[in-house]
Amino acid sequence: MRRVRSRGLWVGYLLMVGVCLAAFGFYLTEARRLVGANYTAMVTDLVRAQEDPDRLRLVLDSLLDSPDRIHLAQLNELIWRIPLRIQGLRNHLLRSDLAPARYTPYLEELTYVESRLPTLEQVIARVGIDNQLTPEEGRQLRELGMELEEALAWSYSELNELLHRASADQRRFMGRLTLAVAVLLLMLLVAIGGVLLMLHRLHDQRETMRHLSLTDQLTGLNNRRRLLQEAGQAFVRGERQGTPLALLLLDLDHFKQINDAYGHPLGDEVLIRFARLLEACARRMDVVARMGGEEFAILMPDSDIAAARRLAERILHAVRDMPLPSRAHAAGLTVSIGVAEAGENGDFERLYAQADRRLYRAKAQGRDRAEG
Ligand SMILES: Nc1nc2c(ncn2[C@@H]2O[C@H](COP(=O)(O)OP(=O)(O)OP(=O)(O)O)[C@@H](O)[C@H]2O)c(=O)[nH]1
Repeated sequence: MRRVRSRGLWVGYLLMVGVCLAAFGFYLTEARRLVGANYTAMVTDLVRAQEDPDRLRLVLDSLLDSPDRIHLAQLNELIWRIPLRIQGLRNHLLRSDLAPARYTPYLEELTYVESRLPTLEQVIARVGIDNQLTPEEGRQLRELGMELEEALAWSYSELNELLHRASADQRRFMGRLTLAVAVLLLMLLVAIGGVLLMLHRLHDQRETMRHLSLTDQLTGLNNRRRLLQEAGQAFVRGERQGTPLALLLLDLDHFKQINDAYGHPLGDEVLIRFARLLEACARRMDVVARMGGEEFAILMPDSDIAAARRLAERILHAVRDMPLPSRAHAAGLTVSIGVAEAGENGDFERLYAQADRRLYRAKAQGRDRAEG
């Protein structure tokens, strides 16, 4: 259950990494789109407008050469178009995030151009009456044309420069912002990953502690506490399902002599071998435990006394044939066993006491036997 929860945490974390990456991808795309969009329209209009001063000079030159209807019409069209372009640029600039101080001088110059256009209009209106240019009108047209062309060319070129600089600043800023967002995101993911890793380690440590607290250190078998836990659950299951439950209590015979004759470490080795033998003889569903010293127990769920006796007999034979560590080769090892089955409405204490009494009887009757 806990493993599932821990796996769920990791799956959740990976999902979050995915969501963060998707969000970051979306942010990058949007940032690129917005950075480009803000100035692109303005630059496009400005590039178009920059054609106007050249066109004005060309048309005026042609008009001064031959003041015919075509050139007059071209000039009229320019006089109509130039204010529209200026107004368009003015709107763009006022809506932009540029500081007004940066573009105001150029806008003022363009406003001046707008204010001079009616004068130009009046002069060509006079010319249009008879398609004739007096020397005075010619001089006026030339001077006014040059003045407007220079003012337009200068303003547009300075604005163009300004937009390029602003666009470059914006790109640099977005670059830094993107880097900051990426670093923050990474830090967030690393921090969350670290916390998850810590939780995972804590969980593992708790599992290890729990395992150790329920395990006999020498043999690796379940300890008394674990057997009691398992017995409690087995009684509940047995009662619910109406199945029998048996217990074997096993005590090595004259184990003290082995310790005394060959030393405590060899005695430990014998205990470990005996533990492995019990595990080999019992079923997977049986709970094999070391109760302490040289006393062991096997809890047999779903088993009656006959099955427990059969297991006890198998163990008696196996122990007699169990090879002992080389120095104790000559010594024989036997075990006494008390066998009991839980009665109706019984509890583990009663079952244990009965098995213990029978173990005592087996000892009293000469050892190397099972009673029950
Ligand atoms: N090597 C080793 N010996 C242990 C351990 N725990 C208990 N013993 C020894 O087990 C022996 C038990 O001795 P007794 O209670 O007299 O029992 P016994 O000699 O087996 O005699 P019976 O049970 O009457 O057949 C003692 O010598 C304990 O020191 C252990 O973890 N390792």
